Amino acid sequence: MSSLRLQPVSSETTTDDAAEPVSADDLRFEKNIEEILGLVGEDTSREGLLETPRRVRKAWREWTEGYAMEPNRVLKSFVDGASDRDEMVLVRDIPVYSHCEHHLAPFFGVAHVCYIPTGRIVGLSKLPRLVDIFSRRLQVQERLTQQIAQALDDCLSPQGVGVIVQCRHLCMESRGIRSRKAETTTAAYRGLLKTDLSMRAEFMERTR
Ligand SMILES: Nc1nc2c(ncn2[C@@H]2O[C@H](COP(=O)(O)OP(=O)(O)OP(=O)(O)O)[C@@H](O)[C@H]2O)c(=O)[nH]1
Ligand SMILES: [Zn+2]
Repeated sequence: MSSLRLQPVSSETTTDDAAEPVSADDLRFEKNIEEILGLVGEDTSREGLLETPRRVRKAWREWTEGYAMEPNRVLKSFVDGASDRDEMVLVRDIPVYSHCEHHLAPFFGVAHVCYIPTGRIVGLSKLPRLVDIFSRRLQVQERLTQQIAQALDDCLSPQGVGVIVQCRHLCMESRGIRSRKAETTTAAYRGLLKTDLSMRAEFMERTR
């Protein structure tokens, strides 16, 4: 398989020391990490680095597991007659951990996600799950923000959706421009949150 994306464990697997199934792609991934370690000037036989390719492979599996997740399988909605008013449901300060697609550097912060139901609501935990699905991929913050809003709009057909994401990008802080602690804010709106400025103001007020 030539795709660089870590594949789910395939049938052609062997087993490593920790009795964990390891596919041919896993081994290829680890070999590449070992090569990078050598290229940055490290001694790859150094004891502290022996397990590093395996650890990095497992870490990247977690950091990219969003590719295998479907928003509409997570966002199971249910009818709630009382939720038909113009009441905003808001979950704020949802942790975001993602990686920028330009440098593979972490960016992290919070997301505030709100929607105005049209009779159907979702379990509150599904909103952080939705954020996770799109964060655990290679991203730019703008697309992450839009994808969260669009998925909520598609799955729930609510009266409105608002998403604000605030993140620090390590590619901007630890290298390049070295802009320490610069924070980037992005927003995406659908329905009433786009057209009704008082509704949007309420959302922004409640995320402050
Ligand atoms: N719009 C956007 N840009 C991002 C994001 N994450 C990283 N970047 C930017 O991606 C850009 C890549 O620019 P390039 O000029 O191709 O790469 P570079 O030479 O490494 O850029 P510098 O970081 O300026 O050194 C940089 O300006 C980063 O700040 C993001 O989420 N959204
Ligand atoms: Zn970057």
